[in-house]
Amino acid sequence: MRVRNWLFGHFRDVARSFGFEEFDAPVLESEELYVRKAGEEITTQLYNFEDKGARRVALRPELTPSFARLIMQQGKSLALPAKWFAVGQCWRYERMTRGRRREHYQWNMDIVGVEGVEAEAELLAAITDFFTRLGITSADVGIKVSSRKVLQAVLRRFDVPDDSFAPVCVVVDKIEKLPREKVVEELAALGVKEAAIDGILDAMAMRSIDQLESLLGADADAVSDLKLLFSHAEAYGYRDWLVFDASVVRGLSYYTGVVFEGFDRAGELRAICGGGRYDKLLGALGGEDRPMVGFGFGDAVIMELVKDKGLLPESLKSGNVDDLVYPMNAALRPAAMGIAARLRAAGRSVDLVIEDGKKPKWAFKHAERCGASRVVLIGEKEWEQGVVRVKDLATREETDVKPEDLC
Ligand SMILES: OCc1cccc(Br)n1
Repeated sequence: MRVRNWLFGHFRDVARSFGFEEFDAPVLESEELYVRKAGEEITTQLYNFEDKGARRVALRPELTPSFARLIMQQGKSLALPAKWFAVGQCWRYERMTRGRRREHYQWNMDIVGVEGVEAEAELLAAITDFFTRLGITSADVGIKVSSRKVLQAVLRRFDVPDDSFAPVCVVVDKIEKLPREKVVEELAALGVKEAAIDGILDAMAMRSIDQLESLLGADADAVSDLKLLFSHAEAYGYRDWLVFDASVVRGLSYYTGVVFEGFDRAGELRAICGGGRYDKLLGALGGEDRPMVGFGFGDAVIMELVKDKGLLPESLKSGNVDDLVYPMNAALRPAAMGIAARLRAAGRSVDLVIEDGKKPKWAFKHAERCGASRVVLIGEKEWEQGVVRVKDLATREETDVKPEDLC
């Protein structure tokens, strides 16, 4: 919990520094919120079941559909742009033999109502700020950026029907994970013709926006969007984190524009985070479309990176109590309770020793365990003189202090 609170504390500090409002949503939702036909892994692993009221329900595998549902419920009253964040537990049903977790926590930040890539630029700034707070640099981690409009333009060139777009994206997302022939096989199974498959794979191999421009032309949306986004990145100062990579399409079917994913440059870990623009999700859920952009940032891969790089603060090895209050005998316990109450009222975090028979040696050992900066000993002689003995654990200094001067 110390590690989780440290990590989530950074999630929340970044969200606050970007002026985002926190939301929450039920971990249990109607199954239909996640039923999508594009063959995404996240829907094939749905943790779903029938409840005692014969309702088809599911533990949420992601936060975005719940977010979209809440935005729809706000209707016209929602002031735009809306900038919301959440840190929520998400579930999937996996065979445990794969040794992967069935639950994780995910930080989400989403912006509703901004058509331009300025929304994506803000979210990428939040992600790079978060990494920086942890001590992770652009030498450790990069963010691959592209746009699904690249694939959309290529599919249109080869007359691939629009309703194949989402399933094709789900297959193309596996390009780095599957052998080429498997990707070709899955695209063919979607009815994509051989020439189109070659065109798709050639386009996905592009690694520069100049290449992209020569393929699609300077006035293509994908080109102008990405050029503007990279120039915004210069303005924020995080340009060196970004890498254009046309093969990035992300595995969620609802993305429609810019997409991005954080990766470790050593190439040892799965994607650290990911997100993108999804302008048609509200329509797909029965509402009125609004421009939306967001990302999800799970707590598992980032913790592998933090541990690999030794970035966990030493302070997490102990608790974060300020004072250990220790009566030297049971008769002095009421005095100790009064001292503890006074310190707590002043905002100090106090661990009061409430068991009899604890020796001073135990008290000092316990003080170290709970990270106390002071031990406040209530001794018979001192208490009769109206003082308590305070030991500063950093300087090892001991002083007698009147209760009213303790803080
Ligand atoms: O990243 C996909 C995902 C969804 C739910 C639970 C876990 Br663990 N992982």
